[in-house]
Amino acid sequence: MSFEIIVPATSANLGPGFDSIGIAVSRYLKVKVEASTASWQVEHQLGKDVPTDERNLIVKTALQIAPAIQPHHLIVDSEIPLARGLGSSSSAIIAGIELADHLAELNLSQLEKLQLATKIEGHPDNVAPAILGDLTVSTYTADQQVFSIKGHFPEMALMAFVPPTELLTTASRSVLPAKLNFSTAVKASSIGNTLVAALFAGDLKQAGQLMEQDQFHEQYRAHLVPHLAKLRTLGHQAGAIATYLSGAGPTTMTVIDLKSCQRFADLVAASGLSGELLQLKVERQGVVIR
Ligand SMILES: Nc1ncnc2c1ncn2[C@@H]1O[C@H](COP(=O)(O)OP(=O)(O)O)[C@@H](O)[C@H]1O
Ligand SMILES: N[C@@H](CCOP(=O)(O)O)C(=O)O
Repeated sequence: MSFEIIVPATSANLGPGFDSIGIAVSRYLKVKVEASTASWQVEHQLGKDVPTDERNLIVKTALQIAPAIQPHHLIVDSEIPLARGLGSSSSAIIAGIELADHLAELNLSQLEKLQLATKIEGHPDNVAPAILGDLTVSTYTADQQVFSIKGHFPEMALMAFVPPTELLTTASRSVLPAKLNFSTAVKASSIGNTLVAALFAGDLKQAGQLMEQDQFHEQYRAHLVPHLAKLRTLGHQAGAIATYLSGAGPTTMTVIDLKSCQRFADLVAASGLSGELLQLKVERQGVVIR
């Protein structure tokens, strides 16, 4: 019996929520699980660098969890651009966990899936909203336990500016400092804490101001994503509540009222920046199986 796994894209950090806050957004990875075969076959349009056999991240993840599952023919249809900061690897990992769960009849709970996914991805900010949907605030403790709380992100448009070039998360993490001094860490975490409080209180005005005051990562990545400062200025001109670096970049996310989207799009078009502007919304639901 064939089935389909549908996983949303995700946008992590929201500024100061580094490795912790994330939202699910309206782009999807769809994996159709067809007949069993002699060896794994993954049909996709993602380019020659993405394997079509058991080395594919979806299959590799599934085999890590359930090594004895029978190979199948998978048809992958992805709307999530690779290595752009919209959580493509997390979506592939979640698809792999669902694949293992169904083929091996593991009956994993959401918390067990989140635990496995975080261990594989290394941080929970993308995998949590990909599983739970909407807004999530999570942490991965030193003893490898995940805690995650789901909230409601306000009904705003999300304008993702996706540059044409890839930026691997590993490359974008390699420019981050190994340590922060105590007073910077205190300031940075107080900004993140207050952002979470503002989001859960539905105070968009304060949330927007705090989203633009990250002190954990954006300044260290600025040279990799020079368009961020420009898009933030254009966002202010269009009346956006905030623009932040989506995940590890290079995509930037502008949180804006629906009625101001066209003005923002016109400003971006006139700016000469090269990239695609996607109008997204928050996806309230996490991964689904059909
Ligand atoms: N659908 C997929 N199937 C297989 N591998 C994938 C898929 N999506 C992403 N990947 C792998 O994840 C890599 C991108 O991961 P990463 O650098 O973390 O960027 P992103 O911000 O998109 O998650 C791709 O280069 C590819 O190796
Ligand atoms: N917190 C991580 C998030 C990476 O997200 P991705 O969508 O770029 O994979 C980071 O900022 O490195």
